[in-house]
Amino acid sequence: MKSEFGLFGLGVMGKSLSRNLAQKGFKISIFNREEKGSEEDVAITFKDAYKELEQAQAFSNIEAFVNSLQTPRRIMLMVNAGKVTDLVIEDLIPFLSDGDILIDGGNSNYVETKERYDYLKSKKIHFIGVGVSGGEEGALKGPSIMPGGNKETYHLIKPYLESIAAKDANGLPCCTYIGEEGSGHFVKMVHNGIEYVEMQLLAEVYTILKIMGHNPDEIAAILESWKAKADSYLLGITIAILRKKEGDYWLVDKIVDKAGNKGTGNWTTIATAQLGTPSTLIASALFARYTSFYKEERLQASDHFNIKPTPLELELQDVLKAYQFSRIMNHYQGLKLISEAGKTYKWHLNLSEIARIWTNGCIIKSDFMLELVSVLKEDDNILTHPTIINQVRSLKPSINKVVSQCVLNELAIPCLSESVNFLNGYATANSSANIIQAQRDYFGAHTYQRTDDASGRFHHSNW
Ligand SMILES: O=C(O)[C@H](O)[C@@H](O)[C@H](O)[C@H](O)COP(=O)(O)O
Repeated sequence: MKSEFGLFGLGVMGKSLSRNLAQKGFKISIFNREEKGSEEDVAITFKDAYKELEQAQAFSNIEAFVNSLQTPRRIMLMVNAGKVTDLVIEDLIPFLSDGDILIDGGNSNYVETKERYDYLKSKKIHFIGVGVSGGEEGALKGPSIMPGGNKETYHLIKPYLESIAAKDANGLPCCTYIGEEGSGHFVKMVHNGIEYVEMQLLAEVYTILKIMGHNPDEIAAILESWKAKADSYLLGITIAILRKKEGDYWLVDKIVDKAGNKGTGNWTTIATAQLGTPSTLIASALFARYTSFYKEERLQASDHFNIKPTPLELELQDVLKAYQFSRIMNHYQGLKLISEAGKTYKWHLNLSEIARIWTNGCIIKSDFMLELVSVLKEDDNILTHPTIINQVRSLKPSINKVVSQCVLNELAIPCLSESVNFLNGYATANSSANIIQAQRDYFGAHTYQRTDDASGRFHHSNW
């Protein structure tokens, strides 16, 4: 019997999604290339390792894999983003028929997704770019899924994606049609941008609590006590990470402080600059990773500039409130970027629905996200919502205290400090941008608008 769904690429996510699909009772075919120099057939070995894959068909030959599928074929690619995705598509095309559907579930760049969509359309092949979040465990037990592309095509794959997806508090799938073109991958990219900041904020909190004299176990206990006010998946894993020991040592103290990245934070920063939206926290989190990579230079600079952070006098409550404040600014900036992209690319995005599918299965799932689902029903801009405004007002004194104390004690807290800088600027009615306009007009005759000219006409002065 022909399979109804094909999974191409049995890496970490591909394996978990295959098992998830099979556990939901779907008849699937799985494919993986043979590894050079290895006799082992990866797909067959994997199939034989799991009971739920008994009915699955396993292949290392592309033609046989494609022919094992019902038409129109539904093939989900779980391969590395970029060139590999294009090479795989070229390998598949000769065996595909008009109306077949290729689904890219990798962390692909949304611009490339649009290009692949148009290219395959010219070959009568449908293409859907799907953001999948949740890591290895999420993909197996239920990820958050962000599909973008043609809506009619989405309906041909909806039953598969919605049944493997995580379920929200009302039992609804954390999978929803995002919009046209690369909108699904764009929303996943920004999900990762928000993820970068959430991770950086927890790293900065760890730094502060460490300088306050707490060891990893004590920091874990403090974060545990924050669950009542600020629970999230990332808070939970950070607690587990801090408690992980190797013999008498905490594993975290053995990990080299050089943060890697695979590109989505970089793309988000490029997109936010191109779309003219100030996602300053995402940029700060990305650049904090880049700075961490200069380990040798940092060791030198620490001597040259004698940056020796000193113990901090802070209330734990203030550190918690500072963390909560920055998380609000992080989510505001990420959602603002998505809202602006939706307008610019005419994707008609539903931000409340996007927050809903981020309430479970994904890396940034949190209690705050649950709150945002209803807040975003009223306005795309969460900083205009009375509940959020009151929260920000009550948390602000703490972030002011924490950031100023940290700066005075020479602690690097790029995201905590940027979050208060951002709101101070965002909430300043009369900013200093008039100076920028004057300087631009002085050296480049770039003109400026005047407060005493309601027409909004641009003026130039002979300085
Ligand atoms: O939502 C997810 O499941 C993760 O975000 C996933 O996509 C992946 O782990 C990131 O791409 C890691 O990104 P970096 O390697 O850039 O940290």
